[in-house]
Amino acid sequence: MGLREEEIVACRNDDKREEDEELGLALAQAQQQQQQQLQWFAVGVAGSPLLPRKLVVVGYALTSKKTKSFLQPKLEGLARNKGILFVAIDQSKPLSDQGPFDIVLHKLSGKEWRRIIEDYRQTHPEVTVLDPPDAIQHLRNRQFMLQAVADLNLSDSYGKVGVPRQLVIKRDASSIPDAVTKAGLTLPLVAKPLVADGSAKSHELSLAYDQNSLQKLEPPLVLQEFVNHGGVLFKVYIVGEAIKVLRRFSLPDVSKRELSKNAGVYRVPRVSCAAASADDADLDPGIAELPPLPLLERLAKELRRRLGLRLFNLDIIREHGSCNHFYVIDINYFPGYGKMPEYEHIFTDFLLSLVPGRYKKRSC
Ligand SMILES: Nc1ncnc2c1ncn2[C@@H]1O[C@H](COP(=O)(O)OP(=O)(O)OP(=O)(O)O)[C@@H](O)[C@H]1O
Ligand SMILES: O=P(O)(O)O[C@H]1[C@H](OP(=O)(O)O)[C@@H](OP(=O)(O)O)[C@@H](O)[C@@H](O)[C@@H]1OP(=O)(O)O
Ligand SMILES: [Mg+2]
Ligand SMILES: [Mg+2]
Repeated sequence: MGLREEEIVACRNDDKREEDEELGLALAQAQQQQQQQLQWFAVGVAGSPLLPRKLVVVGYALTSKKTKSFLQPKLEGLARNKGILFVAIDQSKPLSDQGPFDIVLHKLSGKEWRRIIEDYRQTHPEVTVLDPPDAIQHLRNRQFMLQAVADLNLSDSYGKVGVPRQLVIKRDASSIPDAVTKAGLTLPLVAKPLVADGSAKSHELSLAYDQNSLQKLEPPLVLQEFVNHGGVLFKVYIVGEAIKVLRRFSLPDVSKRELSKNAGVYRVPRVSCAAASADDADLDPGIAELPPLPLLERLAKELRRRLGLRLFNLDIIREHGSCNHFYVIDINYFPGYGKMPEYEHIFTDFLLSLVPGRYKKRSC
């Protein structure tokens, strides 16, 4: 390890005999060493000598909120130890002038960013861009978001996975009651903004209890049948091949009696923001038991392929009283991984898996 600049200065104060020229030389050497460490660092592999290994450079383009929640010190620290360096992408400069990157992580909205990142993907096939902008865009419209799950029609001995019945209303709120009757949807209905672009508005959901109140809703939106699920939701986080499931509190069931008593439209509080883990609560096992892992593994594997994404999560609910009949109600690109215990291990392993063959024998 080379001396750091302050250490060299400290040496100078301690030992007055040191010549200024010598100090300058040492400083230059230390700086050169530091620069080299940016490219290569040595790692000890059990039972083998230290091998030089090239750093994996990950460029990231994230909002400041996301940077704070994702790039926590524990992730950066572990990444550094594993030879991964996170570098912020400067959006005011051309992407090609930055890096070179091995991997680019991004979650930004807007047409211009989509164009930039797609261009970069085309011109830099050697870089893994997580994930393709078109695949991310697909999730930003609730009309199409769950289509892959519906097409999959997954059902095996572990359970069944579907999506709630839904209807898209593009305009004209006065037509909603008729459209709902025609489609045969059952009340209550969850009204979700059609576009899920990450804006606060795109997370403003309401619950409509009666036919008449449906006219109060503001299109464009998706109307989804509300599925009673005992107030517990499963967040299934996917990072490449890895899966982690967390239990969260969700909306309580709506009984037939309540439905007939409480006509109106009610705002739904945001579950992700509350982030109330239901892990330690004393819950009915029929409600709280995690979905069977083999079922989730099959679902995740298929969705990775069908959606063309490696970083996403699924909100899954179990129909109350059913025997493992699940519904996927939401899919989010690059969700809040910071809430996932051990995410730093899962994420760094995933990043390393994208750049195989990084161990190299020293040639001299
Ligand atoms: N069809 C449904 N049946 C029952 N509950 C639902 C349904 N759809 C949504 N919910 C409830 O409303 C919450 C918010 O819905 P959804 O996850 O679709 O919104 P979102 O704004 O995309 O959420 P996120 O913050 O996870 O992106 C869910 O977590 C769940 O508690
Ligand atoms: O910020 P949080 O940690 O709550 O993460 C949420 C994330 O916000 P962020 O991407 O701005 O961080 C949301 O993204 P947008 O839909 O708003 O784009 C969405 O993915 C939520 O589902 C995530 O919550 P989770 O599903 O993990 O509970
Ligand atoms: Mg959700
Ligand atoms: Mg969502």
